[in-house]
Amino acid sequence: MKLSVYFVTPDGVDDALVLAALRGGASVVQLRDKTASDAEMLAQAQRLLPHLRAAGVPLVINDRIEVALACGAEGLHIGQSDGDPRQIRTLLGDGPLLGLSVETEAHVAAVPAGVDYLGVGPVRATASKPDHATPIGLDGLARMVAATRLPAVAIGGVGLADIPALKRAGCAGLAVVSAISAAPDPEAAARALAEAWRAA
Ligand SMILES: Cc1ncc(COP(=O)(O)OP(=O)(O)O)c(N)n1
Ligand SMILES: Cc1nc(C(=O)O)sc1CCOP(=O)(O)O
Ligand SMILES: [Mg+2]
Repeated sequence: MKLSVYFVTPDGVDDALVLAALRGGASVVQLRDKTASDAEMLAQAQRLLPHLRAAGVPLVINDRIEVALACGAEGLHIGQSDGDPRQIRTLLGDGPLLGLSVETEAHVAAVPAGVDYLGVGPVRATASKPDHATPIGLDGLARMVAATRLPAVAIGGVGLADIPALKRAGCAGLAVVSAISAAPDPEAAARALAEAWRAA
């Protein structure tokens, strides 16, 4: 999976925003909407999947294994409070990717087999996740990425200007909500991230 520009949707996301990110070159889309019902998220995933598949971009579902299984998503992303990754891997089966959030070096050391990639953060405080953990900064990020063999994406208050530092830290990509969703032109913002990642 190409994790370079990993778009995590904001609450209340509409299809047009995801399609704009896709046109711009997002390499992964995570459907994360804490306000949607399971049925609403499933319907949205089913509408988006043909577009994402045509572009070769995997769809990851945030938190909700039933939705991920029902729509046949390429992946599920869970956090430290979302259950035991080993049990979730068993329920998910071998096919879909499983992403896990890590917020401390102890979390990295405890990642079990069956996890495919890590979301490492928050790098900085962010309004996109009001209940975020203590920010780790770029130094903490680099230490955590160095401590794992799994591909890792940086998340939390990261954007275009961070790309050279994230690459130096060994990240496989950056995961963003607001750098795309709050941009005046989300497609252009996604394109700028994708181009900067390639160039760095
Ligand atoms: C790529 C990526 N990394 C981290 C997170 C955060 O997941 P989690 O800790 O489960 O928090 P919520 O997203 O559920 O609020 C993520 N979603 N994606
Ligand atoms: C969904 C999420 N998870 C985080 C974590 O640290 O685990 S931070 C975050 C939100 C990231 O939004 P933005 O790119 O707007 O800062
Ligand atoms: Mg979660």
